[in-house]
Amino acid sequence: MSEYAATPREHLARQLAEAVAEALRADLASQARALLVVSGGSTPIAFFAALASQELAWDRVDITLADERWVSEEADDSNARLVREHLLVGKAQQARFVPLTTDHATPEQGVERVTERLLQLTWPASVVILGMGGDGHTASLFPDSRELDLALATDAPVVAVRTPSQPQARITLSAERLHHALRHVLHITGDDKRTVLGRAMSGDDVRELPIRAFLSCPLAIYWAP
Ligand SMILES: O=C(O)[C@H](O)[C@@H](O)[C@H](O)[C@H](O)COP(=O)(O)O
Repeated sequence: MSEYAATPREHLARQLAEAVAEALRADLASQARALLVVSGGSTPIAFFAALASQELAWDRVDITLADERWVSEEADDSNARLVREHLLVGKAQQARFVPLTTDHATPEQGVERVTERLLQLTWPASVVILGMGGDGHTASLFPDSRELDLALATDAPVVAVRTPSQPQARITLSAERLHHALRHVLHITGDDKRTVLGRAMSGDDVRELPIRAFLSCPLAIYWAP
């Protein structure tokens, strides 16, 4: 498809990919390795494809997730699977992916192993890319997560979360760990999310709309209709 035929969402994905690649290149000029934290869901797919074709020293890039469902990597709703299929392709195949799941039966049992993995990475991350749901959640910081207060307050890197509105148990980077980055991006599309973001910006209660925990990171907002 020519550049002029691309949709606003495709343009947005390409612009975000260029900005993230530039950030990684800049950090790799002075660091041995650089860390990229991405979100799952449907929004990032076009961005992953655009980023995968960027020229950079991918063999010095680590990629992990903001959060994950506690499912096998083969499951349709696995964020790891999404990353492997859409981002770890082409030039980006050489990046090292660090998943947030283990063979343990529950995320509570897996937290320690995942913590060890994450602490070996290069912090602060170069870029943390957040998504957002219609309920104002980001990563797996949902308004109805039982562990929301813990995930907002702890200095542990990851938290196992149980969320009545969600079918699966999850594991999420804590707010503190998600803050531990040189750059933060919110990547969202559609009028509904723009409305939610507007609400988030006009109030302070983080438990009501957890995205509020990141509004002053500063946060670069990539939005398209
Ligand atoms: O689903 C996930 O893995 C993430 O936990 C979640 O925070 C996501 O970024 C938002 O739910 C937006 O998802 P969509 O892009 O599918 O709207």
